[in-house]
Parts: sequence; C-alpha cells; structure tokens
Amino acid sequence: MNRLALPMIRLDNLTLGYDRHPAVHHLSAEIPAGALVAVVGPNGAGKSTLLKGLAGELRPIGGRILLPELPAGGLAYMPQRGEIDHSFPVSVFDVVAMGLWHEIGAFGGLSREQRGRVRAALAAVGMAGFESRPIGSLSGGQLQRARFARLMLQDAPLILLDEPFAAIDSRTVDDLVELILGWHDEGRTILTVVHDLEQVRRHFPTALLLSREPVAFGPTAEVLTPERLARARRLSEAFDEHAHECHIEELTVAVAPDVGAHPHAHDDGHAHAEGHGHAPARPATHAHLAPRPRRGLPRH
Ligand SMILES: Nc1ncnc2c1ncn2[C@@H]1O[C@H](COP(=O)(O)OP(=O)(O)OP(=O)(O)O)[C@@H](O)[C@H]1O
Repeated sequence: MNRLALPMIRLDNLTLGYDRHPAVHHLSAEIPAGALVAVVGPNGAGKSTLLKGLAGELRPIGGRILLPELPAGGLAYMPQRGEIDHSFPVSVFDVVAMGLWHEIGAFGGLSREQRGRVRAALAAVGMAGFESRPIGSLSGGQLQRARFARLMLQDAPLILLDEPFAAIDSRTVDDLVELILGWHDEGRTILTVVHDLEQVRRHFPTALLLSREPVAFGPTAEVLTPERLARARRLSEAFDEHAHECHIEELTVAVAPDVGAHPHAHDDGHAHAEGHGHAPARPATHAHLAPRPRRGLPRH
C-alpha cells in the first residue's frame, strides 16, 4: 500500500472553534499513516481544540477533516486528565476494561480471555496488582498509567493524546514515552500534545507548531527553530493584545511516513516537509477568521 497516496489524516483549510469563534484556523496538512507527531505551541494555541476536532467532539466551522484510512472505531482519544471525573467508586480493572467496549458493547460481560487481556494491559503499564483498587485512590502517575492501559485495549490505528505527560513524575513519563514509541513501531498514527520541547526533540520525529494558525509542520528539527518558536510566541501575544487582528497564513505540508523506525534513529529528519505555502483549498472569509475575544478584550 502506498501510504503517502492515502494519508491517515487530511486537513483541508480547517477552522475549528467555539460558538463560531475560531480557535484554530486555516490548517491544511496531510499526516501519513504511521506518523508520530508532537503538537506544540503556546497556551491557548488551539492544540486541544485540534485534537477535539479530530476526535469528532467539535464540528469544523470551516474546511474539512478527512480520515480516509481509518476503519470504523479506529480512533482512540485521551483528553486532558482534568476533563474526566475519576471520583466515582469504580475499580481500576473496570475502568481499564472500558477499553474493550468496542468488542463487548454497553452491557456485555467479559470472557475469561478478555479479562486476561485487561490484566495483561495493566501489567504492561506497570500496574499489576492494582486491579481491585478504586480508581479515585490512584496517584496522578498511576492514574495516567491506567488510562494508557485502557487506551492500549482499544487497539486503535489512530491515537490522539492530549498532554499525557502533564503533572506526572519523570519515571512515569519515561515509561509512557516508551509505550508511545512502541505503538509507533507497530505502525500506529499518533498525535500528542506536548509542552516540553526537549521531550519533543528527543522522541518525536515530526512536529506541528500551532499558534491558532499553523506556524510550521514537518521534521521536528526544522519546526522547533528559534525563529519559528519566536513567531509562534509573537502570534500568540498579538492575539492577546489585538483581538481584532487575524493572521492569515495557509500551510499545506505532506510528511513522509516514519513507520517502523525508532524515532531516536531518525532525529536527522526522516520525514520531509514538502509544499510549504501551497495555494489554499478555499479562500477564507473574514467571518471565519475573527479570533475569539478573551475576557476584557474588545469584541467585534
Ligand atoms: N469550551 C470552550 N469554549 C470556549 N472557548 C474555548 C473552549 N475551549 C477552549 N477555548 C478557547 O479556544 C482557544 C484554544 O484553546 P485550546 O485549549 O485548544 O488551546 P491549547 O493550545 O490546548 O492551550 P493549553 O496549552 O493552554 O492547554 C483558547 O482561547 C481557549 O480559551
């Protein structure tokens, strides 16, 4: 199969936002199957919004999201931790077993084999023996490990992770990074929001730098340059100070797949950016571009 011919994700002049106020705009990109992409950018850059759009939680205000390679039920999405209530009295086993919902349905019981897979997933994240603990009793790092075990059971070809390393200890971060790299080696397509740029440089072959609009997308070393990071900061600050301004820049990029190779092995830019600045798929209208005014900023 020619993976480049059919990308796992195609974003076509995509604009996403809330109450018709764009949070991400004019994003055109092709992400091939098997890519491991870090989504980076300043606070409020639209990183979580992009993942919500890809996960189907937000409908595009403009443009399109195409997932031509994705089978039904083939997407696993892990939102930020704060967006989930883990206070209800349910066991770690039951929470992780939810990763099998696509096999068992809402009311199905687990077979012996499926129970074994739940235990194996917990063991794979270093949580063997925690099966009967209430989910609310776990530490932040343990909870994140359990969430990874649940995700693992979904066995999805496309995985979206929103800040999976936020506020957890460094040993857990290292273990979770290893799990992600293992999924990458298996050929899954993975987009992860990451704040720590050193982590991105070390482990992620491809990066998408967002500041409400795309700033750069391609091999990590070419994306995380001082100039591009400064531009992302400037755009973010300009948005804060002048809510009525809109920076229009289209970016269409195709990245070569990095399936199978360990990211450490191709820090030299195994993936190649192409076609920067291609013509937009569709002209933008200003109605699509007005940034969302923040509290205290002028509305327009
Ligand atoms: N539910 C919502 N309703 C209205 N506006 C929202 C909502 N969620 C996010 N926004 C706004 O959309 C913009 C992008 O937010 P988003 O959470 O996608 O950014 P982010 O890059 O993930 O930020 P951070 O790094 O701080 O998590 C921000 O201005 C934010 O205030």
